[in-house]
Amino acid sequence: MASFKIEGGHKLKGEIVPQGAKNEALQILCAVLLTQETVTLHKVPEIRDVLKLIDLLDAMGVTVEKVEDETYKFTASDVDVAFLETETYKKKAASLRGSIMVLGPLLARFGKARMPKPGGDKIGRRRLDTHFFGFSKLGAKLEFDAEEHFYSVDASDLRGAYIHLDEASVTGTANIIMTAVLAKGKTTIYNAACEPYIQQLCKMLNRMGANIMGVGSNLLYIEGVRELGGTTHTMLPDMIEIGSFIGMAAMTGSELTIKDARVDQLGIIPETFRRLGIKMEIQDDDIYIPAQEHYEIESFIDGSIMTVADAIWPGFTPDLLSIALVTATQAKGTVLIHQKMFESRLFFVDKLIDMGAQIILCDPHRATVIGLDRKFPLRGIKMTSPDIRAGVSLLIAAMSAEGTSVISNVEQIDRGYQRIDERLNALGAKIERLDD
Ligand SMILES: CC(=O)N[C@H]1[C@@H](OP(=O)(O)OP(=O)(O)OC[C@H]2O[C@@H](n3ccc(=O)[nH]c3=O)[C@H](O)[C@@H]2O)O[C@H](CO)[C@@H](O)[C@@H]1O
Ligand SMILES: C=C(OP(=O)(O)O)C(=O)O
Repeated sequence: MASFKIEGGHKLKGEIVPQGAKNEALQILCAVLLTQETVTLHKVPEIRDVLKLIDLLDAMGVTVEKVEDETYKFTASDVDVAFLETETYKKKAASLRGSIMVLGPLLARFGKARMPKPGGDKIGRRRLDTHFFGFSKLGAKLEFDAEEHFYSVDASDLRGAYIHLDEASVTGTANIIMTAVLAKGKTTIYNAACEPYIQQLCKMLNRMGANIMGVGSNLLYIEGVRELGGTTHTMLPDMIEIGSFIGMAAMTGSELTIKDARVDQLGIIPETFRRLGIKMEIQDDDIYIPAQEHYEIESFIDGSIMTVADAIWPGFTPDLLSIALVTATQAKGTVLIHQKMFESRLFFVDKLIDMGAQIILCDPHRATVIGLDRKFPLRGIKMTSPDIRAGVSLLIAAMSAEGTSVISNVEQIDRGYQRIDERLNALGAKIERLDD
């Protein structure tokens, strides 16, 4: 397990370019399986989860060509379906969550898909019912081996259907879309997830020859086609990384410009950080955050304590709640952080409390943060990164703290943030990577 040794108290200054979006790239990479023609992808983030998925595609027989940094070509003309039954496949597919989205394309193109229990963050229950509900509506049969935790889906004749999802699952929606584009006839998906990454997937599939209508809404109409062709696609900047940089700038009192942020695709993210008191200016497509000694959390109009809660898009993403929480620890005022989707994502606050933050964990879903308004700095400590976003929140806390901190298990952070230590050190941070 690698660690970061962080010397706190150094302000950052300069410009940072966000990486391509992790959760978009995971969908888009799976979609290359839908065609035998070449798909060229730009702004592929070279992070742990994405590299693992590329490795999985390669092992399945997809031809992978790295053209230059962050640009790859994929040709899935010779996929080895028998590989899905092997132990190597099980091991590789189980190592990340994004691999779940190979199911839809494999089912659509080869009538057969297999999946072990996927990896990803341990942040509470992460059921997959929505995915299989959609597949079965389209005519697939599911077999679940409970002992091996292995899912098998097979279909000889996929047909369009009306599908009303019980929850707007992001990866579930992506999987069902990727199956329906090659099913015969018309599919309607209601209560579909509709974040920009799903929109990007739909736009790419339409460029490949699919016929998806309603893109951007939670009601999608898909007219199945016989086959799809190649295309070129560029990932959006990672909105979770952008939110992380906004919180980091505020906590460390730094002046930071986040370049080419595609502000039009960030939804309610900038406004949510603004309500925590963080000043920012949109300059063309850059976000400029001035150095701020103090920032004050708003109250609701009636004077009651503000709540920041997650919700499906266009609400505030659950992946930024940990960042909002850590950012509030040095604000002036109080905020209730309400993590509605996941049960086990707030336990990391214990570490922030050890560092001197004032937080009351009300229950697994809710934490009240009483901002210190920089009257006392956090203190550096030793800690472990429990999940990707908690890991970055702890990194932000450590960068703002007095003294030195060590965060172990930074592989969690590397899952989703590209060379984060190097990029932040270039702006003035003092982060040393210790490999053991
Ligand atoms: C690889 C990938 O893209 N991962 C993202 C994806 O995971 P993933 O697609 O696995 O997450 P889902 O959207 O399926 O669900 C996330 C959680 O929210 C709950 N839920 C979901 C929808 C809903 O209407 N009501 C509800 O309660 C689910 O039960 C689950 O516990 O979306 C999550 C929610 O944005 C993000 O945290 C993950 O980073
Ligand atoms: C929860 C996340 O990722 P995953 O779904 O890959 O575990 C995340 O990106 O915050």
